[in-house]
Amino acid sequence: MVAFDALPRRLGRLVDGLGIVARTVGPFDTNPVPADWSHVTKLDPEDAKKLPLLYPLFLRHTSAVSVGGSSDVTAANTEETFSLLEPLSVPAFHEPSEAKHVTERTRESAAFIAIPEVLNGDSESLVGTLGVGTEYIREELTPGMLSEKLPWWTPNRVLDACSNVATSLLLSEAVFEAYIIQNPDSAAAREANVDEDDLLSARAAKQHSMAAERHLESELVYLEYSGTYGGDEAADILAAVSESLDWSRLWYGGGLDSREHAQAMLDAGADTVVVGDVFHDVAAEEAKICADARTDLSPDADVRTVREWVTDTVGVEESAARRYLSTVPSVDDPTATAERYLVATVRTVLELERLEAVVAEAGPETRDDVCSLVDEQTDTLPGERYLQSTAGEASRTLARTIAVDVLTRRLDLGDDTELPVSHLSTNQ
Ligand SMILES: CC(C)=CCC/C(C)=C/CC/C(C)=C/CC/C(C)=C/COP(=O)(O)OP(=O)(O)O
Ligand SMILES: O=P(O)(O)OC[C@@H](O)CO
Repeated sequence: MVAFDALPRRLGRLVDGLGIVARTVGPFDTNPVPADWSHVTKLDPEDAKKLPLLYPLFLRHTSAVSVGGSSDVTAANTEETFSLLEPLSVPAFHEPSEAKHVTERTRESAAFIAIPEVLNGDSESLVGTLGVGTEYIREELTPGMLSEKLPWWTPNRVLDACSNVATSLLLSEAVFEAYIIQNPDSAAAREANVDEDDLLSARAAKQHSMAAERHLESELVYLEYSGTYGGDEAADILAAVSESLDWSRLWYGGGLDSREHAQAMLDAGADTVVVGDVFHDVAAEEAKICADARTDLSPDADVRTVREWVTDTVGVEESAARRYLSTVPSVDDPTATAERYLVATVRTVLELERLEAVVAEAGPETRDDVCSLVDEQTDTLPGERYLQSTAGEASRTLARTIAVDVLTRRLDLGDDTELPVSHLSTNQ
C-alpha cells in the first residue's frame, strides 16, 4: 500500500521539478503573457467612460487591451466593450473585478482572463474575492454552461465532475496578477483596503515579488499607482523588483500621459506600461471638439479647411490625443499622429452629419430602413478610409455598422443596434 502511494507522489514531484527547471533555466519562455508587449491600454466598460469614435485608429499602436474596472462594471457592459474590440487585430484580455463579469461571451472574446491578487492589501483581496469567484464559477457559471451543452439526460454526477474539471481548467488558464498598490487614494487601494501603512519600500516590494513568482506563480507583478505618476519612488521599486524576477513579467500602471514618464518606467525595469485614464480623456475631449466643429464648419468642409480648423482651434500639443499617443513607445511623432487622427475624427463626424441629413429626409422607420438608405447613398462610408489601416478587410463592415447604428440612435429609431455605439464619444 505504502509503495503504491509512494510512486504517484514521486512521479508528481518529478513532473513539478521538471516544470520548475523549464521555467527558470529552460531555453523556452513558458510565461503566457507575451514579453514583447510594451504598452497596454486599459478600457473601463462603465457607461460614463467612452471610447473615441475612431477607436481602432488609436488602439492600433498599443500591444494589447485590458477590459475591466472597479466601479459600475457589469457583465453586460463588459460584453459590449468586447464586442467593439472583436473586429480589431489587437489582442484583448479580461481583468474582471468580480467573477460575475465573466460570461461565455467574454471568455470567447478574451485572449485570457487576468485575475488581480493584491500583495499589500488585506487577505480578502488576496484570496477572499478569489474564493468567492471560484465558488461562483464552480457552482453557477460552469454548471450553467455545461447543462446547455450536454444532453438533458446527463446524470448529475457526471455534470458535477465536468463542472469541477471546467473550473480548474478556467483557473489554470487564467493569468494571475500580483498587484502592489502604492497610491492609497485610488479606487484600487480602497477596494483592496490598502492604506498608508501598507505601502512597500523597494526592498519589501522585491521580497513580495519573489514570493509571488515562486509561491503564487503569478504570471505578472503589477506596480499600481492608479491615477497618479509614481516618479522616482516607482523607478526605485521597478529597479529592485526587475532584478529579482526571472519568469514573471513586470508591469507599471498609473498616471502616465507623456513619453518621458512612460519611457522612465520602461527604463527603470518595467516590461510593460499600462495606461487607462488618458485613453478615456481622448474620448471626452473629442466630444467637445466635434460639437464645436459641427457649429463652426459646414458638413461639406474639405480636408484643408478641417486641418486648418484643427490646428487653429485645438491645441494639439496639449491634447489628450497627443498625450495618449506619446505613451506608446512605437509612435515616432505623437503630435503629427494626433493631428492626423483629430482631423480624421472631425471629417468623419461631418460626413456622418451629411449622411444623417440625407437619411432623415427619406423618413426611415427602422434600423433596416437606415441600413438600406446608407447603402444607397454612399460608396465610401464615414471613417471607412481611416479604418482601413487598422481593421483591414473588416473596415467597410465596421464603418457601415457604426454609421447605421449612430444614425439609428440619432434619429430616435431605437436602441437596438448591432454594435454598442452608446460607448462611443459621439453619444455622450
Ligand atoms: C475567479 C475569477 C474569474 C475572478 C475573480 C475576480 C477577482 C479575484 C477580482 C479581484 C478584485 C480585487 C481584489 C481588486 C483589487 C483592486 C484592483 C487591483 C483593481 C484594479 O484596478 P482598476 O480596475 O484598474 O481600477 P480603476 O477602475 O480605479 O482604474
Ligand atoms: O488610469 P491610469 O492612471 O492611467 O492607470 C492605469 C492603470 O494602472 C489603472 O489600473
